[in-house]
Amino acid sequence: MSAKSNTAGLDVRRAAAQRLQLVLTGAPFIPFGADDFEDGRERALANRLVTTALRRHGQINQVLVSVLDKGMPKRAGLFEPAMRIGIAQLLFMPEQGAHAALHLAVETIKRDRRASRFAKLANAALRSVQRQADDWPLRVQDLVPEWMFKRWTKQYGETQAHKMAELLLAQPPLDLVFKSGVEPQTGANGFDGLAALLPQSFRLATRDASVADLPDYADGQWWVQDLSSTLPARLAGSLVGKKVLDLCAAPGGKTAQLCDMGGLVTAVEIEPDRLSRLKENLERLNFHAEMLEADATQLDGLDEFDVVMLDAPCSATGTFRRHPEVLWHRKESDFAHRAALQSEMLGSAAKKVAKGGQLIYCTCSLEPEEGENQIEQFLKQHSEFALAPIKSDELAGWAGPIDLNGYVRALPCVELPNGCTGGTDGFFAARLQRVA
Ligand SMILES: C[S@@+](CC[C@H](N)C(=O)[O-])C[C@H]1O[C@@H](n2cnc3c(N)ncnc32)[C@H](O)[C@@H]1O
Repeated sequence: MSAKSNTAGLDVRRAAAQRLQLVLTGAPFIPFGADDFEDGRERALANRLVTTALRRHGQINQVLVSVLDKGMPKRAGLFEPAMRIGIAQLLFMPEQGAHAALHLAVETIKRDRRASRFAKLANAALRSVQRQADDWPLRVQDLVPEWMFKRWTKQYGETQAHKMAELLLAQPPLDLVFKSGVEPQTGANGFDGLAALLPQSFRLATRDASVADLPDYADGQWWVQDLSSTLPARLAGSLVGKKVLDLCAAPGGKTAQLCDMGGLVTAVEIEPDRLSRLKENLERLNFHAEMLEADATQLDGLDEFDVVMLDAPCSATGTFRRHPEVLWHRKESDFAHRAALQSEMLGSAAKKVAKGGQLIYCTCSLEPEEGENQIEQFLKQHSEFALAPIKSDELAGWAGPIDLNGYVRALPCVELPNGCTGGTDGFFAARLQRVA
């Protein structure tokens, strides 16, 4: 970090407050890397401070309301993020020590030009939090915005809504997909604590090492992909020798699966930077696909395909375990807007499916507007397509994420194969067949 301060731990708190500030203004959280902190322990602490503040964002809101009588001061620079980091430590990271948490939060505020005039207020408010540290009524439903918790309850029932919110309390595990025919190495130089989820999908018990330091990374034997995100490609069946169109492809988890399954893949992505990442990822894995920088709503020049996969851009509310900020960045009115684009993309994708071929539509969203409603509307307008319901034997007998209509509706709290814990991303997928 630039301009090191001489107070132990202050640089880490200031950097964490600055990063959290960006997230509070609408940016996604980008974890600190080696460029930010050379020291691995400092880096890990800075990331933990921000992620704890984000996971507990809703509960911290309640605490802030209670200790700031006049509300959050306006135009106060790092005041709000430093307070959030301070409260996160006082209530949820007690091992950091209450005195240090309080002192470093107030110091961060004192050293920020806009925030400094509120240092006394911060001190008094944080002391109040500390005094009542064991008495805050921390409710699980407060982890999620009220409107969203109501939505989850309406859609999936209160028990499921609670279970989903609870997943915010822990760091999500890391899932890996191994190339077909590759057995993960365990033992001295291999993986430690790898649990089997579904064929080729495994869950790492701990994620202390960075991804690139895990065994066989450079050899391209596996890639990172959350379990539920692997489900859509599994629905395509055998792809050997088949032409596959992968729309909205970067960073390429599904592209990798489709290549691994033997498909002749054309991958389409609109964002040049993301397309470059897709290329790098496939190169590391030694997979080959034709890659096009193009808009999935403008596919006129392309032929028809046996399988078209549309992993449409969406609200990503299903990824809240890994990206808690999505819960706070979304508004209920966002869903209709995104649904209109998804519907346009579905129409465009449908034109590229050969007769008898499959269209697989998926989103990492928990919202019916981006899932079930989308498919119902599509089928009303496209009599040349029929729903091809998904069966549990296609997912190695795992029935948990399949609903009564034959859609994949994976809830983050779904019971996982082999008793694994840690949840999964929320995902929706439907398989449609072109029948005329
Ligand atoms: C949900 S992500 C896809 C994840 C990817 N399929 C995977 O498995 O790794 C959605 C992607 O769609 C891309 N995208 C958004 N609008 C697009 C469009 N009109 N045409 C093509 N790609 C688009 C985004 O840049 C983003 O990379």
